[in-house]
Amino acid sequence: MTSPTRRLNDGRTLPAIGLGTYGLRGDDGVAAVVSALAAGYRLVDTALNYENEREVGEGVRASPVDRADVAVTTKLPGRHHGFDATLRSFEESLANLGLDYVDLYLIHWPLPAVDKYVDSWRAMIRLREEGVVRSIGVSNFTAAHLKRLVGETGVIPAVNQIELHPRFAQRELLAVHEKHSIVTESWSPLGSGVGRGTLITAIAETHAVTPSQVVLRWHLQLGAVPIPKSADEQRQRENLDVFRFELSDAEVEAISTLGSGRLWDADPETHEEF
Ligand SMILES: NC(=O)C1=CN([C@@H]2O[C@H](COP(=O)(O)OP(=O)(O)OC[C@H]3O[C@@H](n4cnc5c(N)ncnc54)[C@H](OP(=O)(O)O)[C@@H]3O)[C@@H](O)[C@H]2O)C=CC1
Ligand SMILES: O=C(O)C(=O)[C@@H](O)[C@H](O)C(=O)CO
Repeated sequence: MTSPTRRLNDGRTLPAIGLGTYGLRGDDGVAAVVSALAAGYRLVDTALNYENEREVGEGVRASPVDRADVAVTTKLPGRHHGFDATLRSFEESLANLGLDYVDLYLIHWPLPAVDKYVDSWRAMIRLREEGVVRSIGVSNFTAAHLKRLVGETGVIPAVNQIELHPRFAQRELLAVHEKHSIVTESWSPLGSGVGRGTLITAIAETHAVTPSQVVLRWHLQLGAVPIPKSADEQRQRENLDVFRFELSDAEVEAISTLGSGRLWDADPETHEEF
């Protein structure tokens, strides 16, 4: 099956689930993108810093799926913040991908200490106006960073890609996203094996699905777009097969209150990404 879509605040749409690609490199990386598209994924997430844009672009071009039907996302790295540097970085990403446009371009981290994310955002608005980027968004932005972007440019990001998994449910930020019609994308959606805990295993047994499927279904019912990474064709298919069962409100709530915090302490206020 092909994944359903969510509506963005810029009038475009985004598939409801995507393939994360961090660590997918070389021929195996290309093959993983091709197998995901064959399975029905229509959203692929990369970044200049993953050093696999070439593999992602090659996978998209090698797949029999029409390029126009695939939402390719990439991200601006910290060392390229600033107006002109962002425009140059985008050219580099486009050349790596071997594509003539990108569907979604994100600022990877806000880097508040560098204080150039508003300049980068203005460059991204320019790229969208030029048509080489279809939708623009951010990643790892807090409510305060979002407020500043909108206050200074009047342009609301279509997406904020954030750490979101059962250990870190981010309720306050999700409420801010809802208020501004910003679609939440969830990174590390499987929460590093959190699905193997007792509660989620029990819920999985109730629905005759796997713990990973329960966790991904939880994201969907929160209104978020999870981007699970898998190099394995079978697990890619498993992760996409989450549209034929529904969690109860009580199950969603129980998973949301598991808690315990961030996976690797990457606080957007202080995280220094190069
Ligand atoms: N914006 C940002 O700052 C960040 C963005 N990201 C993005 O989010 C994506 C996803 O996050 P990531 O950190 O990769 O973590 P995920 O939550 O996607 O987990 C990936 C791990 O889970 C395994 N896995 C996948 N599916 C299953 C399954 N059904 N059952 C058991 N194990 C499974 C994978 O192994 P295997 O491959 O062997 O299946 C891999 O080890 C990244 O790839 C990247 O695109 C990630 C971190 C930060
Ligand atoms: O997006 C990812 O997968 C990351 O790990 C990023 O957080 C990024 O590559 C980074 O911050 C490295 O320090």
